[in-house]
Amino acid sequence: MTAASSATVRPSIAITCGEPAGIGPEIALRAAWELRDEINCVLIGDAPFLAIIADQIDPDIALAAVSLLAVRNDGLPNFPASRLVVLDCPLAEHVVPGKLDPRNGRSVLQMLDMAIEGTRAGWFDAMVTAPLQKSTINDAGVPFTGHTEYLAEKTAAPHVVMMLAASGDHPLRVALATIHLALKDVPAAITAESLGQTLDVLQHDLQSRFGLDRPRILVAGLNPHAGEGGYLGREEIDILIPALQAARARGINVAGPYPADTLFQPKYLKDADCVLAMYHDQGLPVLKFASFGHGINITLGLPLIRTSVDHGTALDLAEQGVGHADHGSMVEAIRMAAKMVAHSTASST
Ligand SMILES: NC(=O)c1ccc[n+]([C@@H]2O[C@H](COP(=O)([O-])OP(=O)(O)OC[C@H]3O[C@@H](n4cnc5c(N)ncnc54)[C@H](O)[C@@H]3O)[C@@H](O)[C@H]2O)c1
Ligand SMILES: N[C@H](C(=O)O)[C@H](O)COP(=O)(O)O
Repeated sequence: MTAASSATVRPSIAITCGEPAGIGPEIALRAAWELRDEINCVLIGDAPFLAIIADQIDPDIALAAVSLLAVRNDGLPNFPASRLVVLDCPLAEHVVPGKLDPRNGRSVLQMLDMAIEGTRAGWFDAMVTAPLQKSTINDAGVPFTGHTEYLAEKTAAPHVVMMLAASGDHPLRVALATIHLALKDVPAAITAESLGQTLDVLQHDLQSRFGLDRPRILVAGLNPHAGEGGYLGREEIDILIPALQAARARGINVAGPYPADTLFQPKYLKDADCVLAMYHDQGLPVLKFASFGHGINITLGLPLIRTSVDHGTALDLAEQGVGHADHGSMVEAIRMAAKMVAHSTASST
């Protein structure tokens, strides 16, 4: 039984606070406090540090710290909405806002491990992540490219897809065929097999997590003008078109490949549920231009629900103290996770 289905109560959602020197702790606290009457946000981070930030934001914010051991033994405590639960994940070192310290890098990963454990164990219905600094995790000695890849590895998910979405009733959604990959490695990573898996995951999760009956997916080409008939690259002819034909034969409602530069216009988007871009900086700038500060990053293909913000650690803002960061994307990410919980519960009953 999931946390939310145990009673008609607020869903419980784990929020990892991310890089402590960035804006993650502030936006997590602000969003959790704002949504407290509808969602039980359990913050995962260093409890004494979060208490200091909470006090700077609003002295009325009341926190209740619990240890991982206590939750493992007794489950999540049942506090009223007027108190935010903090699952304590101690940092190794004192935090200076805006200044990265690799000695805290492993604690940031422990936050993720706690959220994964708790979501899989049913303490939480979903997990939402505040931004972390990928370079600091690497500087801490752990090879790391992103939450998406880390979650895939930790949950043994065979194929995951990064999708960013704007908010709203008919939101722009952009998924990626490759994720955090150096541009020079992108063409070789796009194979008929990987594209087929990406389309299968998209179709499956747009149905089961978003309640879309027959999602329509538009696919961007890799090369300028989708290869210009082979004169500007052959990947469309050799890989994309056959992969799309095979996906159609499996019942997926997919069209393309379209030239990426002209695909993002209302004429095409009005009937689409998702655009599949070939690489990170083909798709994400469009989404972030349309909705930066209110977009949501969603990992598809996982055995759990995970959403995140559309921005990074904003060290420049954290350095100035609390009160400069917009927590709108965090609010949307938490709301989206709650909606996905509701859709998933409905589609499994
Ligand atoms: N979900 C995540 O964990 C996530 C997402 C994106 C980037 N990152 C990481 O964040 C680090 C910094 O990345 P970056 O500098 O490219 O991007 P960034 O999003 O941190 O900052 C880009 C610009 O946007 C502004 N900005 C970002 N968030 C804001 C907010 N909530 N309110 C107001 N302004 C905001 C910043 O001040 C900065 O000017 C990198 O290590 C990157 O990998 C993490
Ligand atoms: N690619 C994301 C973005 O630009 O918003 C970001 O790096 C976060 O990725 P993860 O969720 O995998 O950490």
